[in-house]
Amino acid sequence: MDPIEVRLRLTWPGFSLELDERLPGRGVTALFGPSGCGKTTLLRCIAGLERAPQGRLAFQGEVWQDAGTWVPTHRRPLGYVFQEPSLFPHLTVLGNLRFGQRRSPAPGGTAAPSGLDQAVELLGIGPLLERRPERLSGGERQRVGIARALAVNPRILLMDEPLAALDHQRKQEILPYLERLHERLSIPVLYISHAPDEVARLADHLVVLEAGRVLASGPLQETLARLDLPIRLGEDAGVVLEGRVAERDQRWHLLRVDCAGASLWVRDTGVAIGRQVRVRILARDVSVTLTQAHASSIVNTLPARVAALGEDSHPALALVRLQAGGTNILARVTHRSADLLGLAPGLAVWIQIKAVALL
Ligand SMILES: Nc1ncnc2c1ncn2[C@@H]1O[C@H](COP(=O)(O)OP(=O)(O)OP(=O)(O)O)[C@@H](O)[C@H]1O
Repeated sequence: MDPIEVRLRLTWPGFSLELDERLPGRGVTALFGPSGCGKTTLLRCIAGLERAPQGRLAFQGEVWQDAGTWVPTHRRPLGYVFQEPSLFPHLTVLGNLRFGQRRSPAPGGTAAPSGLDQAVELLGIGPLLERRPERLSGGERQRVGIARALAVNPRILLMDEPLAALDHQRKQEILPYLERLHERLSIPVLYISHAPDEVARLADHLVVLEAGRVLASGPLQETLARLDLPIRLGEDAGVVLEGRVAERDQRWHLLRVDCAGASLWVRDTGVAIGRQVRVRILARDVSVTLTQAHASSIVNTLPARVAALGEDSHPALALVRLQAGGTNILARVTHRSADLLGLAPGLAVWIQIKAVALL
Protein backbone atom coordinates (compact mmCIF):
# COMPACT_ATOMS: atom_id res chain seq x y z
CA MET A 1 0.00 0.00 0.00
CA ASP A 2 1.41 3.42 -0.95
CA PRO A 3 2.52 5.44 2.02
CA ILE A 4 1.13 8.75 3.16
CA GLU A 5 3.55 11.58 2.39
CA VAL A 6 3.46 14.42 4.88
CA ARG A 7 5.74 17.41 4.46
CA LEU A 8 4.60 20.37 6.52
CA ARG A 9 6.00 23.64 7.76
CA LEU A 10 3.89 25.92 9.91
CA THR A 11 4.86 28.67 12.36
CA TRP A 12 2.73 30.18 15.11
CA PRO A 13 3.93 32.44 17.90
CA GLY A 14 5.73 30.12 20.32
CA PHE A 15 5.30 26.97 18.21
CA SER A 16 6.44 25.61 14.89
CA LEU A 17 5.73 22.34 13.17
CA GLU A 18 8.25 21.00 10.71
CA LEU A 19 8.17 17.49 9.43
CA ASP A 20 8.87 15.37 6.42
CA GLU A 21 7.57 11.85 6.91
CA ARG A 22 6.25 8.91 4.98
CA LEU A 23 3.64 7.17 7.11
CA PRO A 24 2.57 3.59 6.39
CA GLY A 25 -0.44 3.14 4.11
CA ARG A 26 -1.88 0.44 6.39
CA GLY A 27 -2.17 -0.47 10.06
CA VAL A 28 -2.36 1.81 13.06
CA THR A 29 0.19 4.61 13.36
CA ALA A 30 0.33 6.14 16.82
CA LEU A 31 1.25 9.80 17.14
CA PHE A 32 2.74 10.10 20.59
CA GLY A 33 4.33 12.96 22.51
CA PRO A 34 3.88 15.44 25.34
CA SER A 35 1.08 17.97 25.47
CA GLY A 36 1.61 20.81 23.02
CA CYS A 37 4.08 18.95 20.77
CA GLY A 38 1.80 19.31 17.75
CA LYS A 39 -0.11 16.03 17.45
CA THR A 40 -3.52 17.59 16.93
CA THR A 41 -2.10 20.24 14.61
CA LEU A 42 -0.54 17.51 12.46
CA LEU A 43 -3.82 15.59 12.29
CA ARG A 44 -5.78 18.76 11.48
CA CYS A 45 -3.33 19.59 8.65
CA ILE A 46 -3.82 16.08 7.21
CA ALA A 47 -7.59 16.54 7.45
CA GLY A 48 -7.43 19.95 5.76
CA LEU A 49 -8.84 21.66 8.88
CA GLU A 50 -5.59 23.60 9.21
CA ARG A 51 -3.48 24.83 6.33
CA ALA A 52 0.28 24.81 6.71
CA PRO A 53 1.51 27.61 4.42
CA GLN A 54 4.25 25.37 3.09
CA GLY A 55 3.62 21.73 2.61
CA ARG A 56 2.88 18.72 0.53
CA LEU A 57 0.42 16.01 1.44
CA ALA A 58 -0.15 13.00 -0.74
CA PHE A 59 -2.43 10.16 0.23
CA GLN A 60 -1.76 6.95 -1.65
CA GLY A 61 -0.72 8.78 -4.76
CA GLU A 62 -3.42 11.52 -4.60
CA VAL A 63 -2.10 14.98 -3.89
CA TRP A 64 -4.18 16.77 -1.24
CA GLN A 65 -1.87 19.75 -0.83
CA ASP A 66 1.12 21.20 -2.61
CA ALA A 67 2.09 24.58 -4.04
CA GLY A 68 -0.78 24.55 -6.55
CA THR A 69 -3.28 22.14 -4.99
CA TRP A 70 -5.61 22.33 -2.02
CA VAL A 71 -8.24 19.62 -1.60
CA PRO A 72 -10.83 20.84 0.95
CA THR A 73 -11.71 18.62 3.91
CA HIS A 74 -15.04 17.40 2.54
CA ARG A 75 -13.27 16.12 -0.59
CA ARG A 76 -10.69 14.15 1.37
CA PRO A 77 -11.93 10.58 1.93
CA LEU A 78 -11.32 10.53 5.66
CA GLY A 79 -13.12 9.85 8.91
CA TYR A 80 -12.27 11.97 11.96
CA VAL A 81 -12.86 10.88 15.55
CA PHE A 82 -12.62 13.56 18.23
CA GLN A 83 -12.15 13.19 21.99
CA GLU A 84 -15.83 14.01 22.45
CA PRO A 85 -18.14 12.77 19.73
CA SER A 86 -20.64 15.71 19.93
CA LEU A 87 -23.70 13.86 18.68
CA PHE A 88 -26.95 15.68 17.83
CA PRO A 89 -29.17 15.32 20.91
CA HIS A 90 -32.45 15.47 18.92
CA LEU A 91 -31.48 12.59 16.61
CA THR A 92 -31.31 8.89 17.41
CA VAL A 93 -28.04 7.03 17.02
CA LEU A 94 -29.13 5.92 13.54
CA GLY A 95 -30.16 9.51 12.71
CA ASN A 96 -26.71 10.70 13.76
CA LEU A 97 -24.99 8.07 11.61
CA ARG A 98 -27.16 8.95 8.59
CA PHE A 99 -26.62 12.66 9.10
CA GLY A 100 -22.86 12.09 9.02
CA GLN A 101 -23.27 10.19 5.77
CA ARG A 102 -25.34 12.93 4.15
CA ARG A 103 -22.75 15.52 5.16
CA SER A 104 -19.85 13.59 3.70
CA PRO A 105 -20.92 11.41 0.82
CA ALA A 106 -18.26 9.02 -0.38
CA PRO A 107 -16.19 10.81 -3.02
CA GLY A 108 -17.46 10.11 -6.51
CA GLY A 109 -20.99 9.16 -5.47
CA THR A 110 -23.50 8.95 -2.68
CA ALA A 111 -22.83 7.44 0.69
CA ALA A 112 -22.64 3.67 0.56
CA PRO A 113 -24.98 1.95 3.03
CA SER A 114 -22.46 -0.89 3.37
CA GLY A 115 -20.15 1.47 5.24
CA LEU A 116 -22.87 2.16 7.77
CA ASP A 117 -23.79 -1.52 8.23
CA GLN A 118 -20.20 -2.53 8.65
CA ALA A 119 -19.56 0.30 11.13
CA VAL A 120 -22.61 -0.72 13.20
CA GLU A 121 -21.42 -4.31 13.26
CA LEU A 122 -17.77 -3.50 14.05
CA LEU A 123 -18.63 -1.18 16.94
CA GLY A 124 -21.41 -3.43 18.26
CA ILE A 125 -23.99 -0.63 18.32
CA GLY A 126 -26.89 -2.48 16.64
CA PRO A 127 -28.94 -2.53 19.88
CA LEU A 128 -28.42 1.23 20.36
CA LEU A 129 -29.63 2.51 16.98
CA GLU A 130 -33.01 3.83 18.18
CA ARG A 131 -31.64 5.47 21.32
CA ARG A 132 -31.05 9.17 21.83
CA PRO A 133 -27.47 10.21 22.78
CA GLU A 134 -28.55 11.29 26.29
CA ARG A 135 -29.39 7.65 27.04
CA LEU A 136 -25.91 6.37 26.10
CA SER A 137 -22.94 5.89 28.40
CA GLY A 138 -19.71 7.76 27.63
CA GLY A 139 -18.18 4.62 26.10
CA GLU A 140 -21.26 3.95 23.95
CA ARG A 141 -21.30 7.56 22.74
CA GLN A 142 -17.70 7.25 21.64
CA ARG A 143 -18.44 3.95 19.86
CA VAL A 144 -21.17 5.82 17.97
CA GLY A 145 -18.68 8.62 17.22
CA ILE A 146 -16.27 6.08 15.71
CA ALA A 147 -19.07 4.37 13.76
CA ARG A 148 -20.15 7.77 12.38
CA ALA A 149 -16.60 8.37 11.13
CA LEU A 150 -16.54 4.93 9.49
CA ALA A 151 -20.03 5.14 7.99
CA VAL A 152 -18.79 7.38 5.17
CA ASN A 153 -16.49 4.62 3.89
CA PRO A 154 -13.33 6.59 4.54
CA ARG A 155 -9.99 5.53 3.09
CA ILE A 156 -8.17 6.74 6.20
CA LEU A 157 -9.32 7.13 9.81
CA LEU A 158 -7.93 9.96 11.96
CA MET A 159 -8.45 9.53 15.70
CA ASP A 160 -7.57 12.30 18.15
CA GLU A 161 -7.30 10.72 21.62
CA PRO A 162 -10.61 8.89 21.29
CA LEU A 163 -10.37 7.50 24.83
CA ALA A 164 -9.08 10.60 26.62
CA ALA A 165 -12.47 11.71 27.91
CA LEU A 166 -13.35 8.28 29.33
CA ASP A 167 -12.62 6.86 32.76
CA HIS A 168 -10.59 3.68 33.22
CA GLN A 169 -13.63 1.38 33.24
CA ARG A 170 -15.07 2.85 30.02
CA LYS A 171 -11.66 2.68 28.34
CA GLN A 172 -11.42 -1.04 29.09
CA GLU A 173 -14.90 -1.45 27.62
CA ILE A 174 -14.02 0.26 24.35
CA LEU A 175 -10.48 -1.07 23.79
CA PRO A 176 -11.67 -4.46 22.46
CA TYR A 177 -13.65 -2.62 19.77
CA LEU A 178 -10.55 -0.67 18.78
CA GLU A 179 -8.64 -3.95 18.59
CA ARG A 180 -11.35 -5.29 16.33
CA LEU A 181 -10.93 -2.28 14.06
CA HIS A 182 -7.22 -2.98 14.07
CA GLU A 183 -7.80 -6.58 12.99
CA ARG A 184 -10.55 -5.97 10.46
CA LEU A 185 -10.07 -2.55 8.90
CA SER A 186 -7.90 -2.45 5.84
CA ILE A 187 -7.59 1.34 5.85
CA PRO A 188 -4.75 3.14 7.67
CA VAL A 189 -5.49 4.70 11.04
CA LEU A 190 -3.60 7.66 12.54
CA TYR A 191 -4.16 7.53 16.26
CA ILE A 192 -3.15 10.25 18.74
CA SER A 193 -2.58 9.03 22.25
CA HIS A 194 -0.94 10.14 25.47
CA ALA A 195 -1.25 6.69 26.96
CA PRO A 196 1.68 4.29 26.45
CA ASP A 197 -0.54 1.29 27.28
CA GLU A 198 -2.95 2.17 24.46
CA VAL A 199 -0.05 2.61 22.05
CA ALA A 200 1.45 -0.72 23.12
CA ARG A 201 -1.85 -2.46 22.54
CA LEU A 202 -2.99 -0.92 19.29
CA ALA A 203 -0.14 0.56 17.27
CA ASP A 204 1.92 -1.03 14.49
CA HIS A 205 3.98 2.05 13.83
CA LEU A 206 5.05 4.75 16.24
CA VAL A 207 5.80 8.40 15.57
CA VAL A 208 7.20 10.26 18.58
CA LEU A 209 6.84 14.03 18.38
CA GLU A 210 8.54 16.66 20.46
CA ALA A 211 8.15 20.44 20.03
CA GLY A 212 6.76 20.12 16.52
CA ARG A 213 9.51 17.78 15.29
CA VAL A 214 9.65 14.02 14.77
CA LEU A 215 11.97 12.48 17.32
CA ALA A 216 11.52 8.91 16.12
CA SER A 217 9.40 7.07 13.60
CA GLY A 218 9.33 3.37 12.85
CA PRO A 219 7.73 0.00 13.51
CA LEU A 220 6.44 -0.16 17.10
CA GLN A 221 8.66 -2.94 18.41
CA GLU A 222 11.88 -1.53 16.98
CA THR A 223 11.12 2.01 18.02
CA LEU A 224 10.28 1.09 21.61
CA ALA A 225 13.57 -0.82 21.86
CA ARG A 226 15.64 2.26 21.00
CA LEU A 227 17.78 3.46 23.85
CA ASP A 228 17.22 7.18 23.27
CA LEU A 229 13.45 7.14 23.77
CA PRO A 230 12.90 5.59 27.21
CA ILE A 231 14.05 8.81 28.84
CA ARG A 232 10.90 10.36 27.43
CA LEU A 233 8.77 7.40 28.39
CA GLY A 234 9.97 7.33 32.01
CA GLU A 235 8.28 4.57 34.01
CA ASP A 236 6.58 3.34 30.83
CA ALA A 237 9.83 2.51 29.04
CA GLY A 238 9.75 -1.05 27.83
CA VAL A 239 9.20 -3.31 24.86
CA VAL A 240 6.22 -4.93 23.20
CA LEU A 241 6.54 -8.43 21.74
CA GLU A 242 4.24 -10.35 19.43
CA GLY A 243 3.72 -14.00 20.15
CA ARG A 244 1.35 -16.95 20.08
CA VAL A 245 -0.32 -18.63 23.03
CA ALA A 246 1.31 -22.07 23.00
CA GLU A 247 0.41 -23.81 26.27
CA ARG A 248 -1.98 -23.55 29.20
CA ASP A 249 -0.80 -24.64 32.63
CA GLN A 250 -4.07 -25.47 34.39
CA ARG A 251 -2.49 -26.11 37.73
CA TRP A 252 -0.74 -22.76 38.09
CA HIS A 253 -3.15 -20.69 35.94
CA LEU A 254 -0.43 -19.61 33.55
CA LEU A 255 -0.14 -19.37 29.78
CA ARG A 256 3.01 -19.84 27.76
CA VAL A 257 3.46 -17.30 25.00
CA ASP A 258 6.06 -18.09 22.36
CA CYS A 259 7.70 -14.98 20.91
CA ALA A 260 10.62 -14.95 18.48
CA GLY A 261 13.50 -16.27 20.55
CA ALA A 262 11.70 -16.19 23.89
CA SER A 263 9.00 -18.21 25.65
CA LEU A 264 7.27 -16.34 28.43
CA TRP A 265 4.78 -17.38 31.10
CA VAL A 266 1.94 -14.94 31.75
CA ARG A 267 -1.17 -15.00 33.91
CA ASP A 268 -3.97 -16.97 32.30
CA THR A 269 -6.65 -14.55 31.14
CA GLY A 270 -8.61 -17.21 29.29
CA VAL A 271 -7.13 -16.50 25.85
CA ALA A 272 -7.40 -19.47 23.50
CA ILE A 273 -4.38 -21.57 22.54
CA GLY A 274 -3.06 -20.54 19.15
CA ARG A 275 -4.16 -16.90 19.48
CA GLN A 276 -1.75 -14.22 18.30
CA VAL A 277 -1.15 -11.85 21.21
CA ARG A 278 1.03 -8.98 22.33
CA VAL A 279 2.90 -8.84 25.60
CA ARG A 280 4.54 -5.84 27.21
CA ILE A 281 7.66 -5.93 29.36
CA LEU A 282 8.62 -2.76 31.21
CA ALA A 283 12.32 -2.01 31.60
CA ARG A 284 11.89 -1.50 35.34
CA ASP A 285 10.66 -5.12 35.69
CA VAL A 286 13.76 -6.64 34.10
CA SER A 287 16.95 -7.44 35.99
CA VAL A 288 20.24 -8.93 34.82
CA THR A 289 22.39 -11.69 36.36
CA LEU A 290 25.63 -13.27 35.17
CA THR A 291 24.47 -16.81 35.95
CA GLN A 292 21.06 -18.39 35.94
CA ALA A 293 19.42 -17.93 39.33
CA HIS A 294 17.70 -21.21 40.21
CA ALA A 295 16.42 -20.29 43.65
CA SER A 296 14.29 -17.34 42.58
CA SER A 297 10.60 -16.54 42.69
CA ILE A 298 10.81 -15.17 39.17
CA VAL A 299 9.19 -17.43 36.59
CA ASN A 300 10.63 -15.93 33.43
CA THR A 301 14.38 -16.16 33.04
CA LEU A 302 16.08 -16.11 29.65
CA PRO A 303 19.63 -16.34 28.38
CA ALA A 304 20.56 -13.17 26.50
CA ARG A 305 23.39 -11.02 25.29
CA VAL A 306 23.99 -7.36 26.06
CA ALA A 307 23.50 -5.37 22.86
CA ALA A 308 23.99 -1.80 24.07
CA LEU A 309 23.95 0.45 27.11
CA GLY A 310 22.49 3.93 27.32
CA GLU A 311 21.81 6.72 29.73
CA ASP A 312 18.51 6.94 31.56
CA SER A 313 16.49 9.75 33.12
CA HIS A 314 18.54 9.82 36.35
CA PRO A 315 22.36 9.72 36.64
CA ALA A 316 22.11 6.63 38.87
CA LEU A 317 20.31 4.64 36.18
CA ALA A 318 21.35 2.97 32.95
CA LEU A 319 19.30 1.31 30.25
CA VAL A 320 20.50 -1.95 28.80
CA ARG A 321 19.27 -3.38 25.52
CA LEU A 322 19.47 -7.17 25.59
CA GLN A 323 18.95 -9.66 22.83
CA ALA A 324 17.23 -12.92 23.65
CA GLY A 325 17.04 -14.92 20.42
CA GLY A 326 15.76 -12.42 17.89
CA THR A 327 14.00 -10.36 20.53
CA ASN A 328 15.02 -7.03 22.07
CA ILE A 329 14.33 -6.54 25.76
CA LEU A 330 15.17 -3.42 27.78
CA ALA A 331 16.36 -3.47 31.38
CA ARG A 332 16.69 -0.54 33.75
CA VAL A 333 19.58 -1.08 36.16
CA THR A 334 21.75 1.17 38.30
CA HIS A 335 25.12 2.24 36.89
CA ARG A 336 26.61 0.68 40.00
CA SER A 337 25.18 -2.73 39.11
CA ALA A 338 26.19 -2.36 35.46
CA ASP A 339 29.74 -1.65 36.62
CA LEU A 340 29.75 -4.47 39.19
CA LEU A 341 28.56 -7.00 36.60
CA GLY A 342 30.86 -5.61 33.92
CA LEU A 343 27.95 -5.19 31.50
CA ALA A 344 29.27 -4.44 28.01
CA PRO A 345 28.08 -5.19 24.48
CA GLY A 346 28.50 -8.88 23.65
CA LEU A 347 28.48 -10.15 27.27
CA ALA A 348 26.36 -13.29 27.81
CA VAL A 349 23.94 -12.82 30.73
CA TRP A 350 20.62 -14.06 32.11
CA ILE A 351 17.64 -11.81 32.32
CA GLN A 352 14.93 -12.11 34.93
CA ILE A 353 11.55 -10.68 34.08
CA LYS A 354 9.42 -9.88 37.08
CA ALA A 355 6.21 -9.04 35.23
CA VAL A 356 4.92 -9.67 31.74
CA ALA A 357 1.59 -8.07 30.81
CA LEU A 358 -0.62 -9.79 28.27
CA LEU A 359 -2.21 -6.97 26.29
N1 LIG B 1 -4.73 27.96 15.93
C1 LIG B 1 -3.62 28.11 16.64
N2 LIG B 1 -2.92 29.26 16.63
C2 LIG B 1 -1.79 29.39 17.34
N3 LIG B 1 -1.25 28.41 18.13
C3 LIG B 1 -1.91 27.25 18.17
C4 LIG B 1 -3.12 27.02 17.46
N4 LIG B 1 -3.55 25.75 17.71
C5 LIG B 1 -2.63 25.21 18.55
N5 LIG B 1 -1.66 26.10 18.84
C6 LIG B 1 -0.46 25.85 19.66
O1 LIG B 1 0.34 24.91 18.94
C7 LIG B 1 0.96 23.99 19.83
C8 LIG B 1 0.61 22.55 19.44
O2 LIG B 1 -0.75 22.30 19.75
P1 LIG B 1 -1.43 20.87 19.53
O3 LIG B 1 -2.85 21.00 19.96
O4 LIG B 1 -1.16 20.44 18.14
O5 LIG B 1 -0.61 19.96 20.53
P2 LIG B 1 -0.91 18.47 21.01
O6 LIG B 1 0.39 17.75 20.93
O7 LIG B 1 -2.05 17.91 20.26
O8 LIG B 1 -1.31 18.73 22.53
P3 LIG B 1 -2.35 17.93 23.48
O9 LIG B 1 -1.75 16.58 23.68
O10 LIG B 1 -2.35 18.76 24.74
O11 LIG B 1 -3.67 17.91 22.78
C9 LIG B 1 0.52 24.39 21.22
O12 LIG B 1 1.52 25.19 21.77
C10 LIG B 1 -0.75 25.19 20.99
O13 LIG B 1 -0.95 26.13 22.01
